[in-house]
Amino acid sequence: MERPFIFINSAMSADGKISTKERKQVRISGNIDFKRMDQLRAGADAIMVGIGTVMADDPSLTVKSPELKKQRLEAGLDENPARVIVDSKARTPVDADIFKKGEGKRIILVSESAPHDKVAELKKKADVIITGKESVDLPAAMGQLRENGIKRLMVEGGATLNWGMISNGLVDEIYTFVGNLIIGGKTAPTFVDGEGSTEDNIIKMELLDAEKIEEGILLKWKVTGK
Ligand SMILES: NC(=O)c1ccc[n+]([C@@H]2O[C@H](COP(=O)([O-])OP(=O)(O)OC[C@H]3O[C@@H](n4cnc5c(N)ncnc54)[C@H](O)[C@@H]3O)[C@@H](O)[C@H]2O)c1
Ligand SMILES: Nc1nc(=O)c(N)c(NC[C@H](O)[C@H](O)[C@H](O)COP(=O)(O)O)[nH]1
Repeated sequence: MERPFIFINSAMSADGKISTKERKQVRISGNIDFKRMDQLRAGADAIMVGIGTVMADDPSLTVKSPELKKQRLEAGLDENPARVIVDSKARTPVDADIFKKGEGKRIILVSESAPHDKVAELKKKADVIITGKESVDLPAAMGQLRENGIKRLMVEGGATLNWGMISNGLVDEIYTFVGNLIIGGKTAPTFVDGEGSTEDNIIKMELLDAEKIEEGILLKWKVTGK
């Protein structure tokens, strides 16, 4: 099945963490990198995060720049890309910022194990796509997003979803901003958590670019596979 072009954009500490051991958000990007993220969002058809990120950060995933929103409206688009949550058990809070802030489509990906009453609640605020038995069937879900007209999908994490997407061969490019800080902590989320590879299925990449931005470095990778 056809799928969108999919890239991950994330920020991590110099020791590879994306938040603290309490899963508290850390401002890793500087202003210039946040502006770059905003431009990537504005150029995407959809932005996707896992439910763990929604529960930890309550992100709005909206485009911030008025100029970029204006350009989207002038191109006949919603001011914000579609916002997609990967949420097997339909745990997304109905008062989440993703529903409260900004215009645009919301899509919740749930699995067949999601409680029917929760799904019915979310259907009042979003389009709900049901795939997979216990957890969302990511390849099938990506095919359905493509059928919904999403050609360019930006994934913003978190750690577990990044593993789910990469290990299913669903990621074309990865942009990581490596910030000038150390978070540490054995249990702090890293850029990619999940089950992890064994020595014979390590995911290989090609370096596309490395650019110093303020006190950090932006690395751009093309995922070439196992
Ligand atoms: N620094 C950054 O750029 C950045 C970006 C996003 C999130 N974060 C941080 O990451 C943390 C959240 O990461 P996380 O790993 O806890 O949660 P996550 O956001 O990766 O969500 C994972 C959840 O998605 C759901 N899911 C459903 N189907 C799935 C599948 N097939 N594969 C994988 N997941 C599936 C599951 O419920 C799973 O627990 C937070 O602390 C947040 O602050 C940091
Ligand atoms: N690129 C990036 N740099 C960071 O320093 C950081 N902490 C995040 N974190 C991931 C996630 O993108 C944030 O939780 C949202 O960016 C919250 O902001 P919004 O309400 O979505 O604008 N992302």
